[in-house]
Amino acid sequence: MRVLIVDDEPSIRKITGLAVESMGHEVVTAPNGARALKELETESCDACFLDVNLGTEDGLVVLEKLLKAQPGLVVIMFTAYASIAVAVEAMRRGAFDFIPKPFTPDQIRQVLDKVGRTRKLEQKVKQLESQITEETPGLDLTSAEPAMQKLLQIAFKAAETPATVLILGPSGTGKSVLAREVHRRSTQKENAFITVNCPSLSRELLESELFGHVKGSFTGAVNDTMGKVAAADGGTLFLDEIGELPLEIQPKLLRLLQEREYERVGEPKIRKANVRVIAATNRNLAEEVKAGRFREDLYYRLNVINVTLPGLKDRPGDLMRLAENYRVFFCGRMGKRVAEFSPAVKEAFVRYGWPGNLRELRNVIERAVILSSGELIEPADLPEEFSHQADSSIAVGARVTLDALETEHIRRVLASAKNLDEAAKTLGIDPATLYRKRQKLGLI
Ligand SMILES: Nc1ncnc2c1ncn2[C@@H]1O[C@H](COP(=O)(O)OP(=O)(O)OP(=O)(O)O)[C@@H](O)[C@H]1O
Repeated sequence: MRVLIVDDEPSIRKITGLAVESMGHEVVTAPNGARALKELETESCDACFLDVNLGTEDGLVVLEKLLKAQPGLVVIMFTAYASIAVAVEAMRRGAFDFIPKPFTPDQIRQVLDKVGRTRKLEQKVKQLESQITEETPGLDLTSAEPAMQKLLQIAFKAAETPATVLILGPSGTGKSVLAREVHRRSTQKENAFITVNCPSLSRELLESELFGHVKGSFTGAVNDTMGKVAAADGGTLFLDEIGELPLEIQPKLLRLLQEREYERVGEPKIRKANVRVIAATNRNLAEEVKAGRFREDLYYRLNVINVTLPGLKDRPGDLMRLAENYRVFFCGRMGKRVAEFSPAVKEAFVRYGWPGNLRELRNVIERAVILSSGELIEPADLPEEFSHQADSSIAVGARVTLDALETEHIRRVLASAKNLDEAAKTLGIDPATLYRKRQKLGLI
């Protein structure tokens, strides 16, 4: 940890500094509030020891300034026995703990251990929270396909370095899952893995979500926030759907990648963050650059190591193993005993194009396990797309009616989309229209 010691007495700074350094931490010291703030400006700290009586300055006022400069900073107050009431007040204002003077190195060790434990717990909670929302059945990051094996090897090798990794591939191929695995195999695996979903917010909100903002910087900014870059400091920042990052934010991300610097919205102060960036997209970024929607310099900066996940239809050697894993998982979750896929289902799986890739496979099997009434999963337990798949004659340019083409196109887009809204967006129609068309065309 980087630890800041703020005390007007040189001897206290020295003794505390020696104790903290002997515990393997980095030390910076400051004799007053102004110098302490300067230190935080240069680089953020993990913890700070602050004297309540800083000569002519009030330690409580300095405490507030430090917390404003770095929200969430862990501050431990040094206090004389006589000023315990002040220490209690400091805790009320956001201090983490206090140590009465005179103190022993052991007290410093104990409090720093407590800071370390709290940080670990906070990060663990964050990680677990995002894992729960994913609800992932046993992930299988192996492959029988040589191309996929090679790609996984590259990704896992890159994981051990701080290199930026760009994960490309169609929707549902497992880009987010691979990003998390790269983090899990990295040296910063104990620290946070923070995801930012680039298209989910307006430009203003996305900028604030990434870099944080100060109170009053825009309508609705009622508090100071740190942003996800700060939350990922020391860990990994996963930028999902990077191809949709608005052009206005792109230079700010480039600066973070190149200089490790950023500014919160509404605050012209340079902050530092040491984050490992992983980005993913299902767009062709090189095409986006050509079309002027993505900055070339950012593209090259992100594209240090890139891997392209193949669609499920290009992984025939993995298909049935993945399907089996899902079957076992969903049977367990639903307390059902569905022993196997029937031969006809296996055949249908191999023939099918899987436009929605692993996501679609998961959904198809979850549904089939729910619907199956015997020991086998039968073709009747599969969605309608599977009975239509033989109809490959419906293609653009084929001698078919516009209606047939429309039905087939909507069916395929629905099968590969996460939800109705996403499908409507792809089709360029509003969700209510898609809902009506789906009913009219019997695509439920
Ligand atoms: N290796 C794997 N083993 C089992 N399931 C997986 C694996 N990789 C991904 N999945 C499952 O496939 C689904 C899609 O994965 P993920 O969200 O990572 O894909 P994606 O490529 O990021 O999709 P999108 O581009 O739409 O965001 C999830 O339900 C995930 O649990």
